[in-house]
Amino acid sequence: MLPATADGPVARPTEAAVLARNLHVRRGRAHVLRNLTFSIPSGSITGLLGPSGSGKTTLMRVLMGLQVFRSGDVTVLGASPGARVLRAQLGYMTQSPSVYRDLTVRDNVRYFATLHGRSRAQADAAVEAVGLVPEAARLTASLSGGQFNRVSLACALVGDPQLLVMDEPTVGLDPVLRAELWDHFRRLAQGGTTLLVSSHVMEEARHCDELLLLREGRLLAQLSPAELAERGHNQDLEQAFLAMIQESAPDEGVDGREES
Ligand SMILES: Nc1ncnc2c1ncn2[C@@H]1O[C@H](COP(=O)(O)OP(=O)(O)OP(=O)(O)O)[C@@H](O)[C@H]1O
Repeated sequence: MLPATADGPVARPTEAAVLARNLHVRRGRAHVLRNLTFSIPSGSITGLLGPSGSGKTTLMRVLMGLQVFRSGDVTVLGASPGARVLRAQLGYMTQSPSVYRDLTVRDNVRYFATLHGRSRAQADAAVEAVGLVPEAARLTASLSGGQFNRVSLACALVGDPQLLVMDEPTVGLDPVLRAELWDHFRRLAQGGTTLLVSSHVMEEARHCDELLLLREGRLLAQLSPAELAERGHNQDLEQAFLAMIQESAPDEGVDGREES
């Protein structure tokens, strides 16, 4: 089945940007990710969805080389997470924006553009993509929370990375801006960028080609939005996800894999 998108079905890309096999992560005494096996197709939008605390940020940190994993194999753009060769190829938008509060919006994005060897014009295009042209000359410290997050997003976009990992990029945004950003993400994917986007808003799943559904550190399923609607017997993806959770055995993923 082809993945459904807002623009209609697209061909499922064959090449994998990320491959994980039996990935297991402990933080302290807790098993935070439990034997995850999945792949993320190149040039696609993959949604990482699950309740708060299900392990989304931890998984993103593994891919970025920021989180040690206990066992398993992970390949990111053909290299090991954290490999030097990946630095220029990855973009990461974290939940806590790491931008300079004492710089203007424009200067923040231009600074990150310089780090990645991009032009001022590309920096200005990133500011425009996140809808911050009216605020471009303002000090970042004076922005609202949602605007602040968008500066961070522009800084992640401006490097034009091959793999863009974003932790809840649309949180706190109004519906119009959210829709514009998803259009932008779609254009990036059409241009060959691979996007991994976390959210706990199931409605956002519709914009993705593939979904990784996490629950309590387990991969409940990897499937398209259409397949989620079918398996959860509901066009409302939130309800479909809930139905899948209820159908799965308590304390065990649908795939039945147990921790090592
Ligand atoms: N430093 C830590 N030490 C021990 N456990 C941790 C640590 N950081 C996170 N955890 C636990 O790991 C689990 C997964 O956390 P993670 O932040 O990856 O979830 P999440 O799905 O991104 O949540 P949210 O949607 O709320 O951001 C949670 O149970 C959390 O309490």
